[in-house]
Amino acid sequence: MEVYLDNNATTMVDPKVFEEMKPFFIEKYGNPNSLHRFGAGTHPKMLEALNYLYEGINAADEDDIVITANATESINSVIKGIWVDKILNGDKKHIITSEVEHPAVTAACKFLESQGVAVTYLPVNEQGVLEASAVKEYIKEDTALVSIMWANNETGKIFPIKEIGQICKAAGVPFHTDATQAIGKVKVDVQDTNVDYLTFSAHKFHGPKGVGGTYIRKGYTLTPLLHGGEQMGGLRAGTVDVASMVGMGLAMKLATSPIALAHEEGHIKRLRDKLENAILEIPETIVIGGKENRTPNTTLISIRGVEGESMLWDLNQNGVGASTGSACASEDLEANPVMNAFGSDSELAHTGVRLSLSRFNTEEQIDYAINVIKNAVERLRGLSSSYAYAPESHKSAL
Ligand SMILES: Cc1ncc(COP(=O)(O)O)c(CN[C@@H](CS)C(=O)O)c1O
Repeated sequence: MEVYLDNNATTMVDPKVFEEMKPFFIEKYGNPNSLHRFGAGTHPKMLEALNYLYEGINAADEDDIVITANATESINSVIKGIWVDKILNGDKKHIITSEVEHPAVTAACKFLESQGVAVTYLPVNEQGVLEASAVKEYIKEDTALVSIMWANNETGKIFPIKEIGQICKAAGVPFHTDATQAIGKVKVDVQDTNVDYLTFSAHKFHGPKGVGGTYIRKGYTLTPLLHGGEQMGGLRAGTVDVASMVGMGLAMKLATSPIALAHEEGHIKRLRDKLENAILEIPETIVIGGKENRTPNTTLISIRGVEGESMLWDLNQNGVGASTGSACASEDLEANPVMNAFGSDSELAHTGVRLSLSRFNTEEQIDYAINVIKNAVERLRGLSSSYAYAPESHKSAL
């Protein structure tokens, strides 16, 4: 049996989405910017997709949604656009973000630091969540942007976006949230949360890889990251990947409907809890950050005495796909930075296993995965020359 439990890394394209995309490769293949029928033939479905995207995050008609290649491009377009507009060509000097953002945010902020921008990386508490009050404490007259993720990709922890949005609005500071791990898992509403910029990737909610979006509230501008043609009203040059845009639109509609979100909170959460609680029956296992206030599909579990990479190999040999943390950090054997941010010691920061479910996982698959994981832990602990059962040490070290 094969069981895919790495949906926070990427998801399978929903077959309905795939069907929706097909005509735009060999039938409606015109360039949407061409005036002839071959180009104009793409417009109805592109407009429909755009409407689905607006509905999915409750964007107002007068707001903008720019189609990009992925969340990484969208995040860079916001952070570097603010840099150009508010810092290079304005009187601002400072950006606020958190210690547990995705590398797309952190690396873009590190680049700005190399250009002389002051960046505050707010710490998280032992539950891995940032206190909204910390944003208020660090906002200054010269703060150009606050960028805080909606949900963490490794722990699933949900951040206080509504409160942070209120603080930023009161201070007159633009607020960006990286909603890549929130869309399709929890309700994302830009009107209710005072978000000014929001970024996402279709392949996180059963759309195709290689397409994403940037939400820009009316009245907020961004100097484009990419210059060239007049696509997206000049906000993002380059011929639009029509098939992927159409796929992303339908994926957004399917993933954010009230029924879909209820299914996440009900069935998916129940399967995640079943998987998690079965693993926690194994001695010296801990949910990193605790169980509260998480996306319903994610668990990051530390299994003392079991190196994360060894665990992944064992799982993979038995048909189970998982990760030790974000896929983009999976190549290096560094300790998990998110676990480090929680203050876990270096030994434990190598023991995390991330399991992330989707609507395509079944109860039978979860039962199989539980069995495979329990057998892997027993085998790997038996092979370990350094592991000795010491239950008290595990709890205190996280
Ligand atoms: C919160 C968050 N923000 C941005 C990205 C980047 O998405 P792209 O489509 O790769 O550009 C991701 C993708 N995180 C994957 C791959 S590193 C993970 O395994 O956790 C994310 O989780």
